[in-house]
Amino acid sequence: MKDQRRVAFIGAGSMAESILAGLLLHNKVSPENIFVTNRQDEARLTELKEKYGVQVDLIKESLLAEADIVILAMKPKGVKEAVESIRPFTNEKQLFLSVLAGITTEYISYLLDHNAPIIRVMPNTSSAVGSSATVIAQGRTVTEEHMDVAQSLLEAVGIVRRVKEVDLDAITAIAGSGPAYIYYLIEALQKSAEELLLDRELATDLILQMVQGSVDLLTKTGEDPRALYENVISPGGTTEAGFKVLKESQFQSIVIECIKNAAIRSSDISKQISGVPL
Ligand SMILES: NC(=O)C1=CN([C@@H]2O[C@H](COP(=O)(O)OP(=O)(O)OC[C@H]3O[C@@H](n4cnc5c(N)ncnc54)[C@H](OP(=O)(O)O)[C@@H]3O)[C@@H](O)[C@H]2O)C=CC1
Ligand SMILES: O=C(O)[C@@H]1CCC=N1
Repeated sequence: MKDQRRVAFIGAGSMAESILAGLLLHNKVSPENIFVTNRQDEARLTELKEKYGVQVDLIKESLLAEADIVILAMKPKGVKEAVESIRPFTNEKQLFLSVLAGITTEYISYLLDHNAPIIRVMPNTSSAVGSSATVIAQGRTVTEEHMDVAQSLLEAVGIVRRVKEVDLDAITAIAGSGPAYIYYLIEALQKSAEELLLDRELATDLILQMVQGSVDLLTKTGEDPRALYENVISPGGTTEAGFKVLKESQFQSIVIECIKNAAIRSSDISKQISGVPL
């Protein structure tokens, strides 16, 4: 069902675009009920207006006056300046969603200086095609009804799970940053195909279907990844030869380190910017 609430995006970057594109693609919110602002980049606002028919304005007052739901989508380091610039035009009836990595709901409450409900959200860029793996975590004054509103809205851009805010650093590392690591792996597969002199287009078709098919098999069988990779490895065969290299270079330990480092960064952002770790 279409949501009649008016949604204001504070920040007009890649994450704001991914979410608004998903909301429009799934007909969840009408373009006339989506408002977008940023700090200064008018050309970017015009681009979004032309591409999606959404309402844009550099002036925060009128934009905020219209909004039922406010989505904070600037970089974490810009949160203080951004919230201070909108604070006079906000009120406790508005529902705030923050997609900012590492920024706690407590800190946003402190910046707003009132008790509006704030839900911390961690989506990913697959929102643009309705395939995000999104989590939502309840801030201090958030009710079940607010969570239902957020869940229903965000389900237009993918699956939504409710979590505790304390788990956000880890989830950000896996589900928020994760797509970048998967694309990096896919790029490595493309480079291998190139070195083996395969046609790039053919290789890309096969790689994407291989990745998609692997996910499908995991999902449809409910099997453990280990059982499925063991099915692929024939003794003395090709996969085993490839696996030897992955094991020798401790591929899994590297991935675990990568995710832990991203999670540490999320927690460091909390400490550096808000000085209030959760
Ligand atoms: N990219 C991703 O995959 C994901 C990102 N996130 C989170 O989403 C947030 C945005 O990331 P992303 O979209 O990649 O960043 P971008 O740099 O692409 O966009 C940031 C936007 O914020 C705007 N902005 C900066 N300062 C202000 C301000 N004071 N008032 C209003 N708007 C402002 C910028 O406008 P201007 O250009 O005019 O300065 C720009 O439009 C981050 O906090 C990130 O942690 C969460 C999940 C995934
Ligand atoms: O890199 C970042 O900080 C953001 C948060 C998750 C994905 N991108």
